[in-house]
Amino acid sequence: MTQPQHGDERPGTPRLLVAVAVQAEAEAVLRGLRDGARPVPLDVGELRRSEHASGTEVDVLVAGVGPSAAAVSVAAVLAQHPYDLVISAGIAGGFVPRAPIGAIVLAEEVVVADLGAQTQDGFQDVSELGFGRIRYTPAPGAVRLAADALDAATGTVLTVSTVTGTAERAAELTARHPHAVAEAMEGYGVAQAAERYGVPMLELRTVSNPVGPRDRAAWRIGEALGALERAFVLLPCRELIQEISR
Ligand SMILES: O=C(O)c1cccc(C(=O)CC[C@H]2O[C@@H](n3cnc4c(=O)[nH]cnc43)[C@H](O)[C@@H]2O)c1
Repeated sequence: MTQPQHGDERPGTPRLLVAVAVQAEAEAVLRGLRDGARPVPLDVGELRRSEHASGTEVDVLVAGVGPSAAAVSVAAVLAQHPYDLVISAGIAGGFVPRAPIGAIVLAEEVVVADLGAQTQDGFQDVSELGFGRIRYTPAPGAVRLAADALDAATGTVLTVSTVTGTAERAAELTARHPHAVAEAMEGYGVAQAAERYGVPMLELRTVSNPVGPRDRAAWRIGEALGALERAFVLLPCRELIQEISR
């Protein structure tokens, strides 16, 4: 698909879109970039434009919570602006022991975990029902490059519309998705939008809480946001875009 040209982008400069759910995550990402983010107005809302130390232009979008908010917000931006890579980023629940609090996680697969039907024989996802797809697979070379640079755990990152709140649900998810390292609420929507516009996508998460019995007071959001900031300091953005464009 031909990339849209907006006119404000610097020709030849690698360009990255980072989609987060909430403002606090955007601030953490921006702290990991160079100072001086400037607003870029959109038809609805705005982007914050900054630069990574590698010389990559980075736009940060607060895309909202959940896969549908993320998909419509990201699609609206991709319709207006050209990018080399989209990253779905933010905090997440981690499957212990693979992804403890503070860990950085890179998705080898982005899988929607609760899109399907509850049947007499248990849950059937839309691919089993024959009318959809549950999985996006980011470029393995780029995942490896980023994971090595960040010392990140890799595996399946689930997209859920309901945060897991019981040990039984956590066990159900790990039985169905044995490579699950984390769950969050936006990756699948970002992946759908990115694929529609022909832009490669990664999902990068930092763990704020274990997936399991609900204990909101135990969420370590500050720790996870600190890890998110560090991840964007260390992320080899330019190399990643080169790897992904090969
Ligand atoms: O209250 C705050 O200060 C605050 C700061 C930053 C982020 C938040 C959120 O609530 C973000 C919601 C966002 O987090 C993801 N998330 C985090 N843990 C889980 C989980 O266990 N299961 C599913 N999603 C999780 C998710 O992507 C939400 O959009 C609050």
